[in-house]
Amino acid sequence: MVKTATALTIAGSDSGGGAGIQADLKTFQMLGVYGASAITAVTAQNTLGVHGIYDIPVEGIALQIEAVLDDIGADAVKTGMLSKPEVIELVARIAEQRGIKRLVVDPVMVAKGGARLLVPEAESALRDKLLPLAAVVTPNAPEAEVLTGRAVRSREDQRRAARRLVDELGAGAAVVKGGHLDGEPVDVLYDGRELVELPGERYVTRHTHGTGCTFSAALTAGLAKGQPLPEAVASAKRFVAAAIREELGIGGGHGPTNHWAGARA
Ligand SMILES: Nc1ncnc2c1ncn2[C@@H]1O[C@H](COP(=O)(O)OP(=O)(O)O)[C@@H](O)[C@H]1O
Ligand SMILES: Cc1ncc(COP(=O)(O)OP(=O)(O)O)c(N)n1
Repeated sequence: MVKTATALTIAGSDSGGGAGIQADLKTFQMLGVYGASAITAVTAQNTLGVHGIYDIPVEGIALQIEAVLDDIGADAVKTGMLSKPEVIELVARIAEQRGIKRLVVDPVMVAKGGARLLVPEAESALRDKLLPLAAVVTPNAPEAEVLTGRAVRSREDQRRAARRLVDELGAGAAVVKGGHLDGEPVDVLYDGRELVELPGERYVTRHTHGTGCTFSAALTAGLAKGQPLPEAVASAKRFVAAAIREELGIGGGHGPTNHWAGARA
């Protein structure tokens, strides 16, 4: 029997299916990785925005994570929407106790429509408790600004933020994504030794809901399959680019990306 790679996502549910747990599981599946999940919050969400957020009790989140790890295991783990400090502390505690090495932290803070998915009081917990345990952290430009306390408006700012996230804040590696900056969406990877820039073409589309979740899930899938970090990051970039390029046209607002197209890339 061939061993199937497994991945666990600890994140929020998006009823619209474009971001959060749903985007993560679709991406894992498309990349041949068995996906399991621990839901931190249920959002009532569609392509037009977030209409409600219902947090899962911390004990319920802990039980989900333990249930998955005790039986199925996880070759890699990723985090998405963690909502509040207690959830971040829980995930950090379990990651430490279990010695989780391939931990991808997508520091989700705000949804495209502006809804907060992480309370501001949780930002320091994310930076101080979870970041040092991350094999790789994947902020967009505004998230990198919050975590580093410095403006991220240019390629040079992306490079500086990536270095700070690793050298000063303790992440194993960082990918500072360029989707929110003007021009080509270049992502900057720093692994503590070298800076690598991943170029990309910008597609003009409103269907970009869940791009960050999809990118970090593809990266997690690559690590779960044993790919070295630079290769997993490059594959994730190809996956999300294709998923944005071949839009599905679903919903009246920011529609989901196309995970089938991602897999074909
Ligand atoms: N319009 C676009 N065209 C092509 N790639 C994009 C576009 N927008 C974002 N990306 C890519 O999608 C991924 C997610 O980026 P970003 O939008 O910065 O993150 P987030 O979804 O977390 O806000 C990155 O690899 C980024 O370069
Ligand atoms: C439940 C949930 N989790 C995360 C997000 C944000 O996802 P992201 O990939 O950053 O995409 P956008 O919100 O920017 O489209 C979410 N919306 N919901």
